[in-house]
Amino acid sequence: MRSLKHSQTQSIAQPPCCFSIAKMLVLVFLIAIAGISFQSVPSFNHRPNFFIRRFNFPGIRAQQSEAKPPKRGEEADALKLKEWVIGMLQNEVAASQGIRIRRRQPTGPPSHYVGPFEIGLENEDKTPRNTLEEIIWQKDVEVSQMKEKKPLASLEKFIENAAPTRDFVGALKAAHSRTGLPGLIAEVKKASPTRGILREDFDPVEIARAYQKGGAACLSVLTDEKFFKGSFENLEAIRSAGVKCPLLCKEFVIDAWQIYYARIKGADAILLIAAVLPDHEIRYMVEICKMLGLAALVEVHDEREMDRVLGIEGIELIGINNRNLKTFELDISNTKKLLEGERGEMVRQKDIIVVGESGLFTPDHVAYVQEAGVKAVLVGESIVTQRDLGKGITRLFGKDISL
Ligand SMILES: O=C(O)c1ccccc1NCC(=O)[C@H](O)[C@H](O)COP(=O)(O)O
Repeated sequence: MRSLKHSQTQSIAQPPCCFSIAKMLVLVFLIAIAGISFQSVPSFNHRPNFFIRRFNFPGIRAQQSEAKPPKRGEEADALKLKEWVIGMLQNEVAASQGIRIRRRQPTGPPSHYVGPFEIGLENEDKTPRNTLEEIIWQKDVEVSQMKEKKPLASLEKFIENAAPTRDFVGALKAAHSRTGLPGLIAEVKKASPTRGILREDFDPVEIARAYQKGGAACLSVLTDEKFFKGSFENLEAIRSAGVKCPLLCKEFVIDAWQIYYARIKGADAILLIAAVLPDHEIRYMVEICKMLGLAALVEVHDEREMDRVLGIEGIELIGINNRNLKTFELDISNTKKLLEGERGEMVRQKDIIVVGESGLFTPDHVAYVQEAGVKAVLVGESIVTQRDLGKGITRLFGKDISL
């Protein structure tokens, strides 16, 4: 019995063209027997090993099956198989773009009977590699539950009646011209996985009002509950309270459904993370944002993500995150590094607004990222932890920006 050892690390580094011939042949075989219909299967991203019993294929674990193929649940089995094949293809595409975050936690080994063959999936690496991957796996579970409760079709009537969105990019540009400083996106952030609770007396509406009064151009509202203690209720409450600043829904988007939901809950902009989403999904989601009147803040962490995003048409806002996704260390020189040379030139040519994100605590930090080329900053911890939020903003910029 031989098993196909499919190392995550190796395959992540390989482009799709490096699929071994054996794997490709098996994939073609599986696609044929599963009768793939790409449109009918939801997005699914995991990278299991696989085995086929009663089928001797080089590099694949093969075994004579004693049991008779069950008749019950064949459709469900076929669907799982289709999902897996699609997930594998999606992973290959994502891996070819350097994306290491797997979209979904690998699950148990479903088996599938096709005629005399028993085909099973076998997963090895079920532990998240880092906090972002853990967040994404959790999000995958949450989103599928929410989609079941509120299918996309049921959101459409709310979208038709939703109030118009406010101009997020325009507000940042206006603040920049008014103050000569980067426009502030102030984050309504109760907690984070790295720092725990940041503010005990957390009243999202009061915080939002204080930020607006203190001169924030826009607000960022964390909606993730498990890791950031945020919520869509916070977003909705801030919007309903008459706060004028345009609102960024700070979510971990893995499914277009979340964009529709954010729009209904009062968002004017939404975050798309390039470390999670391959190019085609960013393109698709940016189009959906445009259709819904939302701005898309596309976040990058390194040169590769920056190059990918600069290659996508129609992007108006790029966020450079100074937080290392693996170590969570903050290094504001990341913003400078990603805006040097040709990249900075492209940003200027395309008239993209760059937002410096994370780890900004002092006027020197703000001046440093402004010098690097940002026209906006996204700040959470350094202001949300201050007792007087307005003074916190003044301290961050070294002057009162509300005037
Ligand atoms: O804030 C975190 O610890 C964090 C951990 C894992 C993924 C994302 C995380 N933060 C999201 C953000 O982008 C920040 O909340 C935002 O940039 C503000 O950062 P800061 O000013 O450092 O609070």
